[in-house]
Amino acid sequence: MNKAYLGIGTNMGDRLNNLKCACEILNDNDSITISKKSKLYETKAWGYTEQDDFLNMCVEIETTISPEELLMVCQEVEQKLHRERVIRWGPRTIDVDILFFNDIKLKCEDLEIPHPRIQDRAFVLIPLMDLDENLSIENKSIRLYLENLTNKEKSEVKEFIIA
Ligand SMILES: Nc1ncnc2c1ncn2[C@@H]1O[C@H](COP(=O)(O)OP(=O)(O)OP(=O)(O)O)[C@@H](O)[C@H]1O
Ligand SMILES: Nc1nc2c(c(=O)[nH]1)N=C(CO)CN2
Repeated sequence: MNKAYLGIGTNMGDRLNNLKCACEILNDNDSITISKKSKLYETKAWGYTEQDDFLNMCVEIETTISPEELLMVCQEVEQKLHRERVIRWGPRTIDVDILFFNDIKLKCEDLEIPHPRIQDRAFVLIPLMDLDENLSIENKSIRLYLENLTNKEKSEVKEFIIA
């Protein structure tokens, strides 16, 4: 059994429902079980900042499929929720990224694991810490990467409490 971590983000439409649907589609796949969910976070847009706030979360999954097959499942979730690619890092109904897959390191045209921008993104590091503080990249823990971000970057990620 493989263990992987996924980052999920949305800033268009009914964001809460988008996260719920994405988790349901993943769990409905016979080869995937969500074993842990992070808290939800409302986050300022990173990269391309002229867009609405995101809701972000991370999930831990157990899966029998390969990283390449998992990428296809992530893209299926995006298609089912009508994700359109318009602007790089722009608005989207859903984005599902593979953050970690076991301890593997992989870099090919379509897939890089660990995801290459985890270190720079408080909206990924903070929910990942909910799942496993001991995750690391190149022998450096995600806690240390998070400590290296500025207070402003960290303050742009706030727990989202469902009313
Ligand atoms: N670990 C990964 N998880 C998901 N997609 C990946 C990964 N590594 C490479 N990719 C590739 O990245 C391509 C672009 O993905 P996407 O449009 O979701 O990027 P993005 O979410 O806008 O930006 P970012 O990659 O910085 O999160 C995908 O088609 C996929 O082939
Ligand atoms: N806050 C936040 N900003 C982003 C996000 C995201 O999920 N959350 N996703 C992006 C593309 O991967 C670009 N910017």
